[in-house]
Amino acid sequence: DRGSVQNTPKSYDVEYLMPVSIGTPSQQLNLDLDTGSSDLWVFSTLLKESMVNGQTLYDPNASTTADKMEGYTWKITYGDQSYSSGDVYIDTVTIGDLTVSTQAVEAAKEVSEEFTADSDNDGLVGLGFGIINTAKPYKQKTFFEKAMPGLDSPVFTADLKAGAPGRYNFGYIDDGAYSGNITYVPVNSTDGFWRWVSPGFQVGSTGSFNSTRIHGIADTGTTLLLLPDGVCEAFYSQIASAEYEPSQGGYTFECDDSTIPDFYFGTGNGQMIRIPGSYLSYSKTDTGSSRCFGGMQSDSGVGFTIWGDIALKAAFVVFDQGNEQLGWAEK
Ligand SMILES: O=C(CCCl)NNC1=[NH+]CCN1
Repeated sequence: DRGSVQNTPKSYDVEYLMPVSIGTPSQQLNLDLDTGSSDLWVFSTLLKESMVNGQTLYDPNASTTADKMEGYTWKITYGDQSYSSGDVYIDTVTIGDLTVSTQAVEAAKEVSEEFTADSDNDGLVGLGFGIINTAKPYKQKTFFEKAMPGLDSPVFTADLKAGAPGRYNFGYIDDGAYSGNITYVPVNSTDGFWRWVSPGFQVGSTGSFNSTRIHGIADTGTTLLLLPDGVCEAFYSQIASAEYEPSQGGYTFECDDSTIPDFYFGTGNGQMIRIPGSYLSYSKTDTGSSRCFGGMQSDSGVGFTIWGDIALKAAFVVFDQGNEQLGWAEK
């Protein structure tokens, strides 16, 4: 079996949403596929009105296939301190023509203000490893873990694009979606993330390759590229107007600064992925400001390196859960 679904970026590529059908008759919600967490949770009719702001709500009572898991609850807090919590139902979930008939659907009873404010986002599909699912008394499998046994190949792929729709594929690799070869690197799933080691980085096409290993996670649910301080310093030292602005919470530079270099990260056996300098200017710091917030920021706040959407959209990425490895290709 296999599946394929389009993902659509929100403004500034802050997140990527995909249509998901839940229940019978099907209820379609727009969800954020998040490889940095492992709960599938949705805005629901169990929420207080004050926490809802335009989102589509899953109504388990309107689904003939919904079964409440009595006594089960869930509560999750993300790296950016946003959070949500609620009850657990079992229902049928379809993503891109791929159906899991008994998926744990976590219906929100409470969400933090970040989620309330994001009216386009109806919830998350966590595709990290099930070991960090937050359901109690027993943790639940992710959508991919439930689907995996029936798939042609135990992989899903992420093709995120800058300012344009891309695709998530399940169970197969679309050889037309990338160029050159896919370089595979081992994944350590002990802490539930897609954690891998980059052999190093290079700033600019003429820079030297810096063989300092970078341990981090591939996370579709994080917008920016969060790297060790030393790497950030090496990058921003090449941008004339760059400075670290604590008041803005990170590195900024003049938006019209033409010296923003490309950033290359190593994946293995000599391959590098090139992130165009244009991806590394994120957004104006304030309306009317001449300064822009950098797409690369320090990982010191979150405690480990996160290869977020800014890095992932420069590549075709294979999340190979069957072999616990990540595949990286240019495109
Ligand atoms: O929480 C994280 C970071 C994992 Cl260390 N990523 N996923 C996510 N989902 C919503 C905001 N961020």
